[in-house]
Amino acid sequence: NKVHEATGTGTGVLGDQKSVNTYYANNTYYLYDVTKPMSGVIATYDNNNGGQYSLPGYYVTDSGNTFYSERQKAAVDAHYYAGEVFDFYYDNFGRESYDDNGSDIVSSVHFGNNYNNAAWVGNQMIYGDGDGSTFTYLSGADDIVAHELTHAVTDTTAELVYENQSGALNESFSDVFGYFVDNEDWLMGEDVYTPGVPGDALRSMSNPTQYGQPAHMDNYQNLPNTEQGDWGGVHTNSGIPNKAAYNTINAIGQSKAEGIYYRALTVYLTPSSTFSDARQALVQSAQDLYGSTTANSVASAWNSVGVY
Ligand SMILES: O=C(NO)[C@]12CC[C@H](CC1)C2
Ligand SMILES: [Zn+2]
Repeated sequence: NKVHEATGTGTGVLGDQKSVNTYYANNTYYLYDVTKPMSGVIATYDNNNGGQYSLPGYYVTDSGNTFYSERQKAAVDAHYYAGEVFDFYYDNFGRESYDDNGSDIVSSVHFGNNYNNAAWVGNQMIYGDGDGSTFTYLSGADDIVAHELTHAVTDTTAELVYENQSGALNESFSDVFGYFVDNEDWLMGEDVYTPGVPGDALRSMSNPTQYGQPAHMDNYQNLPNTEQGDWGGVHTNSGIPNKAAYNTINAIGQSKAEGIYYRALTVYLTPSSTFSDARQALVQSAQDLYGSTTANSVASAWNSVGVY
């Protein structure tokens, strides 16, 4: 692969310039990264505004190794931020890709039409373009990319069932690792959310109620476990564990918090874990790694949101 490795340059969704790891073959360059310490690759595709049946789509290529076009922006960021999230998990925990088995990290941008969403679909990530009002290209936010790739980590570790409390934990762990990767604020999705409205976000971990999420167990929303009910409100009730995470990180610092969240996710949590189980898993992880003072801080962080 060495002979094929190249470094290209591209423009991201927000108009920022960045280097991208590319692959040279047949007189063209691909958004295809073979540089990471894993057996797999990071490959980014253009789904050509198709749906799930046309995945992954087409390789993103450029004959000059310069990815400056409007259509290439979403791919540049999906590719670059996927590499950033790989690095986060590898450098901090020695995890080789989302499954710790070196699987390819595949992303498809331009999924669907004006699709205001992004997802991990079991074997790859997909990113919509947004409708230009609610969202712009969703891969333009590194916290969203980290959020989606963390769904893949969760699916290969705790396998938290995507409904009710375990589903809200699934969502929260994705937001928490999104914070760890993009820790400049406590907001989620702000870089691509309502491009015409400055300063707002999809969610806030420090103040969940600002965007309609509960921040305490007293306000847990018992929504129906249906698609319309967002599977028991997984994107609503995640505000409670998100607030506990905000409390925890402020109490013990980001570095220790990274250690306990990763240990809880990979060692203690199970598919049906509840909020109380998560509190116990994080307290135990804190005890294991850093001792009782840290463990007590974590317990208090969860007590403050009404979870014991
Ligand atoms: O939380 C989510 N998915 O589970 C997202 C985050 C950005 C897109 C909109 C909502 C996907
Ligand atoms: Zn999610």
